[in-house]
Formats: sequence, C-alpha cells, structure tokens
Amino acid sequence: MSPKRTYSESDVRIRPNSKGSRPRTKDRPRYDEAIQARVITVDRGRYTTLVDQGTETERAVIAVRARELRRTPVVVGDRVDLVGDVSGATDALARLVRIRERATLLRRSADDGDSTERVLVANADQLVIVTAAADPEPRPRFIDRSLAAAFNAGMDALIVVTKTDLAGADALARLYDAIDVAVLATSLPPEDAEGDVAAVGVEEVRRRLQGKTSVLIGHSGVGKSTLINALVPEARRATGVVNAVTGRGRHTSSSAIGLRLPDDEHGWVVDTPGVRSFGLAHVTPETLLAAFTDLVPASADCPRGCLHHENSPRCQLDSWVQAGNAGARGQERLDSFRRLLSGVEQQPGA
Ligand SMILES: Nc1nc2c(ncn2[C@@H]2O[C@H](COP(=O)(O)OP(=O)(O)OP(=O)(O)O)[C@@H](O)[C@H]2O)c(=O)[nH]1
Repeated sequence: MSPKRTYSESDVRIRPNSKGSRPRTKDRPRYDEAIQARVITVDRGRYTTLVDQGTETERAVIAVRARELRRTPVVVGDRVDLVGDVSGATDALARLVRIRERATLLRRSADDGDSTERVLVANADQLVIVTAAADPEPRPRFIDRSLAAAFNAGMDALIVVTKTDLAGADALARLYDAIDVAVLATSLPPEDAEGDVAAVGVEEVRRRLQGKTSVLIGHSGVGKSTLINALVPEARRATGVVNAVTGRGRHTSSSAIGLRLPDDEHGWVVDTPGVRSFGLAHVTPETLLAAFTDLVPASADCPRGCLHHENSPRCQLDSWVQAGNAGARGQERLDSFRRLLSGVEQQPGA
C-alpha cells in the first residue's frame, strides 16, 4: 500500500492545453475596440442597432451575435458592444460581442405551467398597457397581469384607454386609482368623410413618454397601431380592422420594434405586436409585493413562504394595514395587491 500523500500548493500543476499551448485568453478576445450600440429591432438572428445616437455620426448598424453569445438572448433595448464592420454601409455586418448590464428586463413565460423564460425588452422604463374603452371590451385581468409583469421587471406602468369616443374610461380609472397607475384616455376615431380626425388625449400620452423608453402592449384591435401612428407618424404601422364577430383585429404586424419619438432624443416607443398574453410563472408573491413598498415591511413577520392570500395563516399584511401602517388607502392597496396576485395565479388570456 502506498503511503497517504499530502499535497502542498506547489504540487498544483496547470494542466497543459489539450489543443496546444495557446493561452485561453486568446479564445476570448477583450474587444478593446468595441463600440456601443442600442438594439432597435431583432429579425431572425439579425440585430438592427443604433450607434452614436444623437451625434453627427449616428447610424444604423446591422449585427449578428458572436459565437460565444449564440445561446444568449439579445432583445430590443439591449445595450451592446459591436466589433467588425460598424460603418453602417449597405451589406456591412458587425459582430455583437457583449451585452451590457440591463437596468430592467421585461420577461414572460410561455404560459404559467411553463417556466421557460422569454425576455421581451431590456432597459425599458415603463410599460404602457393599451386597452379600448369598448370594441373590444376592456379585459381587467389582462391589465392586471401586465401590471404584475411590469412591476416584476422593475418598470413603471401606465394605462392608456383608447376609443373613449365609444365609452367612458372612469370605471377603469377607479380600478387602478389605489396603486397610482395613471390612466389616460384617448380618442382617435377613423377619419370621417372629410378626412378629419379629432385626436383627443394624444398630447398627454406623448408628455408621459417623453425622454423614456416605453413598451406598448395591448390586445389586437384595441387601437395600439393607431396610437403609435399618432405618436410616431413615420412609423406607419399597418392599421387593421376589428372583426365585428370575434372582436379581434387582424394581426397586421409581427416583430418587436423600437421607434424614436419625434423631437425627443431619448424618447422611445417599443411596439410588441406579437405579445398577446403574459405567462407569469416567474412572478412570485414576494416579487410582486416588492412593488408595494408600503406593504413590504409587514411581510418580514409572515411565516416563511407565506402566499399573502386573504386566508393565508398568520399573514401579517391585514393587521399591518388595519393598524394604519400603510396609510389611509392601505386597505385599497392591499386589495389591489391581492387582485394582481390572483391574476398571476390564473392562466394567461383569462
Ligand atoms: N372609434 C374609434 N376607433 C378607433 C380608435 N382608435 C383606433 N380605432 C379603430 O380600431 C381599429 C383597430 O385599430 P388598430 O390601431 O389597428 O388596433 P391594434 O391594436 O393596433 O390592432 P392590431 O393591429 O391587430 O395589433 C381600426 O379600425 C381603428 O381605426 C378610437 O379612438 N376610436
């Protein structure tokens, strides 16, 4: 039997590289010459990016992912580093070699039973939930689920109620009063015989979007394209026709796209035509509660893994609110939190 060996640090040897003596750092270049860009659209593995934004050399550069990023999702809003041909000339193709840290990340799971996360948009400031006052009818469940996704992503939220020439927006506004989500009403009916459009409320929406990156989400037919056309006239998103039977519009557009607001260097609108629902498997009671900063302290005394339901044993939220710790509107806010939570726990599209 060989005597038991004792190891010292000097025994540690670097294993020779099986593919020769090439040092590993050569495999991963440092890309010192990389330049920064912002992803505007993604189309089947090709990324349209904007370089030198707001300067004389501003240009769109098309890029593909470097091999080491092949499995890493890159989404609209990502700030990335490019190398290679970054001239922006026709047919020029740059290489996308790095994704900068994301300030926010809007995600969804395919559905609640599927925990595969899909990243939708990076670095956006706010989610603008577009819903129609009528035709199609508002779907508060969809709004609640979108709010939960926004809060979970670290984004603010805003609700725009379109078609207020057909019905009022007050009932919806009341529903979101307690959680301080602004509800704006717009009316952009189709042109009349004289070609006149009486646009109402668009300027207020524009003011809310100023200098920010806003993701617009809404069901088909709610008037999202019409709104985007009004905000960014050069976008000319195709406007569909709502099917009178199903209440659904034609799917007239399909890929996510970042659009710059006119006369607003830092204002961006990201349209998400393909997103009709939010799988929220990645949202937990705790991540949702984090958006309700006035309720968060109470949860420290909840049992571990508390679901914060009305009937959850020893949940501390109720007594916290009843003691006035969450202010005069504490109960309303707790009710709103629980409504959003129950939306998270339901199947999407409900
Ligand atoms: N009465 C009225 N109709 C509107 C208003 N806004 C949009 N519409 C109409 O609603 C229909 C649907 O509008 P779109 O802008 O295509 O709706 P969308 O949400 O973009 O739908 P998709 O293109 O399917 O995603 C069109 O016929 C619009 O003219 C509004 O404020 N009032």
